[in-house]
Amino acid sequence: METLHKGNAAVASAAMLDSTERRSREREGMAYGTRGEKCLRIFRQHTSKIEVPYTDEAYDMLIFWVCSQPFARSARTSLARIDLKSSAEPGSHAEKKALHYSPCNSRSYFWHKRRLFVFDRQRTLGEFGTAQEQAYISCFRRNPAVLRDLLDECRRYYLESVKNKTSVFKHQGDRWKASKTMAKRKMSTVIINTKLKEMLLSDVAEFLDPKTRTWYSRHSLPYQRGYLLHGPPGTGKSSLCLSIAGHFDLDVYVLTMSSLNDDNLKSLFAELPQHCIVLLEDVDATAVHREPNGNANASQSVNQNGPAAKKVSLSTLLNVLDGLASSEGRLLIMTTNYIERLDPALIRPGRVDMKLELYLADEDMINQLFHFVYNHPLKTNIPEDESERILHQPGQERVIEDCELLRLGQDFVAKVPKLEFSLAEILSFLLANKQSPRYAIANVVAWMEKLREERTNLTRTTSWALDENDGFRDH
Ligand SMILES: Nc1ncnc2c1ncn2[C@@H]1O[C@H](COP(=O)(O)OP(=O)(O)OP(=O)(O)O)[C@@H](O)[C@H]1O
Repeated sequence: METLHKGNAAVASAAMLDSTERRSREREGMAYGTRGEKCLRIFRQHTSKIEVPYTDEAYDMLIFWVCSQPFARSARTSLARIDLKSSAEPGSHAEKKALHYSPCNSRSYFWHKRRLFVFDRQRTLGEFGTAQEQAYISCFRRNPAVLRDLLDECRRYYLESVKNKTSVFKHQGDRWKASKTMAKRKMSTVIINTKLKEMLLSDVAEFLDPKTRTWYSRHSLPYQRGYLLHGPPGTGKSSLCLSIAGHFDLDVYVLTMSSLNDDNLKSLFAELPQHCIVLLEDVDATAVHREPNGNANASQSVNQNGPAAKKVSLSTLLNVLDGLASSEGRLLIMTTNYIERLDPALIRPGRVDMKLELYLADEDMINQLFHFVYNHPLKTNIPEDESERILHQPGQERVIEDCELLRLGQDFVAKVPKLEFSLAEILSFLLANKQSPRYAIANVVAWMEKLREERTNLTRTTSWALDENDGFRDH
C-alpha cells in the first residue's frame, strides 16, 4: 500500500516532466533535476508497459476502448476524424459527418478500477507522407498482469461492438488493417440455386469442423480450402462471399493484387489469422499471368490498364495458395466474370476445391427477388385451390393481400425472360418501384427495352474502343 502511494506520487511528479522537454534535455545532455530524475527512476523500476502495434487489430481494440473513457474526452491533444461509424439517422443534418476525437500525440494518465494507468499514443509522418502510429499502455505495477487484464477488457469491449457484424480487412503495405465493419449479411438474402447454396454451406461447415482440422493435421495436409465463384456481373458473387462470412462468423481479408508485390503477398498470407476468408475479387482482371514462353515466374500483373509494372509473380501466388506461408484454416474465395481467362494452374484442384457458377436470373430467382422486395414470405408451394379457398375467407384481408401478391409475382415472372438479366439489374428495377408491385409490373417491359438498348450501345462503344486499341498495338 505504501509502495503504491509512493509510486503514485512518483507518477504524478514524472507526469510533470513533459515528454518533449525530457527528450530535448536528453539531446542536450543535460541532467534532470535531482528530484525529477529520482522520480523517473522509481517510475521505470515499478512500472510495466505493453506496446500495441498500429498494424495489429489489438490497436483498434485499445483505441476503441480508450475513446469510450472519460479521460479521452478531456485529452488536450486529439486527432479529429469524421466518424464513419456514426449511427446518425439518415437525413438528420445535424449529425451528418459527425466528428470523432481520439487522444493523440500525448500522454494521458487515468484511473481505472482504482489503478493508475498511462496511455501514450504517438503519430508521425513516415515515408511518402503516410501516417505511422504507435501506442503504449503502462501502469504502476511490476506485474504486467494488470495491463493484460486491461487489454483483455478492451478486447471484450471491442468484440461486443462487432458482434453480429462482419469485419473487412484491407492491406496497407504488407500489413492488414481493419477497414470497416458491416452488419452480417444473412444467407437468405442471397438468391442462388438452392442446391448450390446447400452444397456450399455444408462444404464450408465440414471444413470448419474441428474434426476436419485434426484430420488434415494427421494427414500432414495444409488445412485450407479454396472456392471459385464465377458468372456474369451482378449475379451475387461478392454478396455470397459476405453472407458466408456472416453465416460462419468469419472476417474477410480482401486482397487487391494490383497494389502488391511478391514480398507483400507472402507477408500478408503469413499474417492471416486462423479461420478467415481471403477474398480475391475479379481475379481475371488482377491475377498474374505467365509469360508467353510459359514461365510462371514472370513478375508481371495484368490489370484493366493492360500489362503493368512488375508486381506479383504467378509462382509466388501459387506458392502462397499452396499454403507454404499461409495460416491454418483459411478459406480462399476467388471471384471472376471470365473463368476462361484464368491460368489453369491457378484453379487446379487443391488450390480451388470447388467451382460454383452463378447464373443470370431464372424464373425461381425472379420470383424470389420479387417477394424479397415486397416483403412477402414465399408461399409458392401452396396449391392453387388452397390459395383460392384462403382468398375467399371472410375477414382475412391480410391473407387476401398476400395471395394477391403471389399472383402479382407470377405476373412479373411471366413478363421477365429467364436467364437474360442479372439479379443486380432486376433488384435495382424493383427497388426503384418498391412502393408498388403493380407499378413494377406495368413498367417492366419498357424497362427491359431500355436496358437492351443500352447494352447494344455499350457493345458498339466497347468494340469501337477495342478496334482503336488493336490498331494502336499493331503500330
Ligand atoms: N444472387 C443475388 N441475391 C441477392 N442479391 C443479389 C444477387 N446478385 C446480385 N445481387 C445484388 O446486386 C448487387 C451486386 O451484387 P454482387 O456485387 O454480389 O454481384 P457480383 O456477382 O459480385 O458482381 P461483379 O461480378 O460485378 O463483382 C448487390 O447489391 C446485391 O445485393
